[in-house]
Amino acid sequence: MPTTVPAYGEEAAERLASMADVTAGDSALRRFLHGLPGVDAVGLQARAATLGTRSIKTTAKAYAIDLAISMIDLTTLEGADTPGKVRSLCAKGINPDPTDRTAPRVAAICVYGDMVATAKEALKDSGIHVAAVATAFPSGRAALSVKLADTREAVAAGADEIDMVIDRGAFLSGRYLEVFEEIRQVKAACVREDGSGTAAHLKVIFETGELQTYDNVRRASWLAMLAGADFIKTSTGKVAVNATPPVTLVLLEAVRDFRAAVGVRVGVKPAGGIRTSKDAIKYLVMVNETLGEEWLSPEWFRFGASSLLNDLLMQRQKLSTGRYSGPDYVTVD
Ligand SMILES: O=C[C@H](O)COP(=O)(O)O
Repeated sequence: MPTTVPAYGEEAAERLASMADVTAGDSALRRFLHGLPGVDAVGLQARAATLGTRSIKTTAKAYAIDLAISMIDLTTLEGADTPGKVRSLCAKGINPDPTDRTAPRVAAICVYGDMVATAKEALKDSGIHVAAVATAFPSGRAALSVKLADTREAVAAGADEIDMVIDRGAFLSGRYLEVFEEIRQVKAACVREDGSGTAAHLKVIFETGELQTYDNVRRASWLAMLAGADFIKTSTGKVAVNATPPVTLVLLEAVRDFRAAVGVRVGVKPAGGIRTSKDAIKYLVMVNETLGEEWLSPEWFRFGASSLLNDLLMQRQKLSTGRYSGPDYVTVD
């Protein structure tokens, strides 16, 4: 794993030595973000494709399947969500395979803010986190005061993690400082007001399918990390193009370079459209090759997914019994 990148050299690394300088004003931030090296799209896609063809041994496959389960943010983000549906999802997250108690638990249950209390109560002391989407998810179109209130309410209800969306309109118009400040303020709103001094972890969603270029995805990654994101996340799952291997690779490389330049470690969450064990394993290979084993844990890598768990459970059972179960083995969400 490379440890001494960034490829953009001494000059950018020096600028990063003082984060305050980089983010002191609109023009400084723009200069920095536009000074990042451009993404070679052909090379990126080739790297992502090559990593996707790596085969892994059966023993490694069993390990990878369990690791992937433990990294899932099991998600329901529908207008029709009910407390009952959220409770069943929590029960599934705690005990994914009722016929096999060795199946690991998921990392988090991801819901809209109004479902946080229900999820919190259902998960009790299972150790599974509650992640709430916030800041006018999925569009991100609301006044900042509304976004901050949305965040504070979810945190007060017990959310362990906040998944915020950036204002893509502001970003695409080049209003980077505005996006930066918004992330900073949402991060401040993640601090619990119970005197504990703790804060919900902040994941920043870019909606990469709307960002038009890989260069923009790289800029958004740096912008969010400079503003204090604990995780950077590809997508909401609500637009036509969600997580893809190349776009996730841009995030992973930005995290690698940010760590090398600034010394701060950030997690990555591809989300939306990841449905098969095969795809999940490709992502894990990519994480291992780009960031190394250190990132192969739910603390640093998550899958945002509503149906991936079912396929992982089917493949897990196939590996241990040699056959697939009937269609009623997994619950249909
Ligand atoms: O963050 C998670 C996504 O909303 C889930 O998307 P999915 O239903 O395509 O798995």
